[in-house]
Amino acid sequence: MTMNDTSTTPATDLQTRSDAEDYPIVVKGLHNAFGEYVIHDGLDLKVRRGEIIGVVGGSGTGKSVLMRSIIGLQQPTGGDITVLGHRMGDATEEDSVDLRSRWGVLFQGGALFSTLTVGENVEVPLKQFFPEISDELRAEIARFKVRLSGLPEDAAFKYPSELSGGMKKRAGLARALALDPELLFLDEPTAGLDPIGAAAFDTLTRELKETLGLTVFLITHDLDTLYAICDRVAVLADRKVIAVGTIPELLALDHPWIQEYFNGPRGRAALAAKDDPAVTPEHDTAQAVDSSSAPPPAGRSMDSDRTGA
Ligand SMILES: Nc1ncnc2c1ncn2[C@@H]1O[C@H](COP(=O)(O)OP(=O)(O)OP(=O)(O)O)[C@@H](O)[C@H]1O
Repeated sequence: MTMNDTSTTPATDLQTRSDAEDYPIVVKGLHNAFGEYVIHDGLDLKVRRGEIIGVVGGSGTGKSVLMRSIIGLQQPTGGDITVLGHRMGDATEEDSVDLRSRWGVLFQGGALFSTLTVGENVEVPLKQFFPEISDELRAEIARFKVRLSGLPEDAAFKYPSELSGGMKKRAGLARALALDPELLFLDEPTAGLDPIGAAAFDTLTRELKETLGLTVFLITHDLDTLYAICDRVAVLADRKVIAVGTIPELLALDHPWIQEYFNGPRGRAALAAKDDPAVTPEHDTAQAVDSSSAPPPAGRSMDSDRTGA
């Protein structure tokens, strides 16, 4: 914005713009219900630009419904959601297209098209939002995103059925990064990964956030992920975000679910692992995702469900 713009812009607009700059996601008074079943009631959350915010809560507390509401896949029954300065309810078709090109989403399970190669999967959003790009350039961008996600370049020519679970997650991540998004939504990205693959994925997420300047909204049950890479954690319970802060800030709260979650045996193990210098994750490699025969990083449990709750 130029100085001239500033001098002629009403104060309220400036406030909104500054909020959008500092908080790319603002949720106020969110209400979601399926029939009589109320999932959210007066839920508030502000996500800071450039942070990785972990979203936790017991099963069925509405973490995925919250994410779906933010990205416009779920029509809330009440409240306001503002993403990158656009109020979701008021967004025009043009705004929606603009917004969808500024975020990337990794759904649980990767949600890849099984009949397309990994490279072709990554090309889908490029084709949709930038049809003017030549076939050659589009394929080159897709191969770059595949490598950026820690996969070997030849993975671009493979079908999802030829990939391990960890590689599928990375392929989904490559597609989420296709449009150079500002916001990245990750729904349980380490669920189902072996401990080494999960640690490598955490490291990759942190590195991408830092190098690409992403803001990351990360739903997880994985306590190791929370300790390793999240700047703040939002806790969903009682149909609201009951607390948001760093883990030490949350630990200071006297809420039974928070205490049980972070101070239970798994929470203490994750904390011990974080404080152990031997545990710092190795630089991530595609191979590490599949190294199921190697021992897990210290502190990473071998439990198959990796659920911290
Ligand atoms: N389209 C829908 N129709 C009816 N109920 C739904 C719908 N989507 C979600 N729900 C219900 O809303 C509740 C919250 O679901 P959601 O998937 O957001 O939970 P979650 O916190 O992400 O759970 P988990 O940790 O188990 O993945 C659940 O009880 C779910 O059954």
